[in-house]
Amino acid sequence: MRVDVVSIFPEYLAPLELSLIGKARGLGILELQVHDLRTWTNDVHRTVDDTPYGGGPGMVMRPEPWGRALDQVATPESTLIVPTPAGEPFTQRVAHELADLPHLIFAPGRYEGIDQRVLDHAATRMNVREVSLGDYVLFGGEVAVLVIVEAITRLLPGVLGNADSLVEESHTGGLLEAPMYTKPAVWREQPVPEILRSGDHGRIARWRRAQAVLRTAERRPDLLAAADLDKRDLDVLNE
Ligand SMILES: Oc1ccccc1-c1ccno1
Repeated sequence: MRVDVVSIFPEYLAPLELSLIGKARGLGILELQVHDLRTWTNDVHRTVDDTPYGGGPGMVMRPEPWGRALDQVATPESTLIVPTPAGEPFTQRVAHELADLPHLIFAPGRYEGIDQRVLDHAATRMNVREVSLGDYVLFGGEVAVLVIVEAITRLLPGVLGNADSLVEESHTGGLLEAPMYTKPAVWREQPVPEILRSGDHGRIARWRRAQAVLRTAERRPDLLAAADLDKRDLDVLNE
């Protein structure tokens, strides 16, 4: 997968050189380049924003630099990802969808956002997806890019050493993951649930599934409707 990020704060994306994302880049699983939007300005002040038509507070990112940036970076197989509070919810399902694509271009906006014509023009030549991390407002989209790139990269084949890690995690199968424990067996007078030390893998799997169902029902009942619950799950909920 190739990823390009265009930002007025390219240094914000430095963490993409670290940890597993850095490993994925080193292994050639992920090709990633960060660009400074001001590269595509053509005035002495390297202007990227201006006041909004129609009035209102703040500034809007001008279309010209973005247009020239996308002209250079985009290919026919590109998908433009625009983090925005007004976007579709970014979920694990969306992460899987994006992880299957060949080329992502991220356009993290600042100020009051990017001139809408940038997105509308891009949509005439590539897929455009506006995505939101949640119902809150950030200073800009760079933090969202870090989150989205990490969520996608860990899904790429070869990045996680143990593919099983992808099986039991939260939101796999639509449920939150069960509580996890490690040594010591007792910590501050709190024992690890006995079943997890029984060695009975069938019982352990059933216990974890039950815990996932109960935790999801308690914290995210909205997920239950789409979860693939079986009779045993329903019995757990009705206990
Ligand atoms: O609040 C934002 C500002 C700029 C770009 C994205 C966001 C955002 C907020 C929630 N998800 O994305």
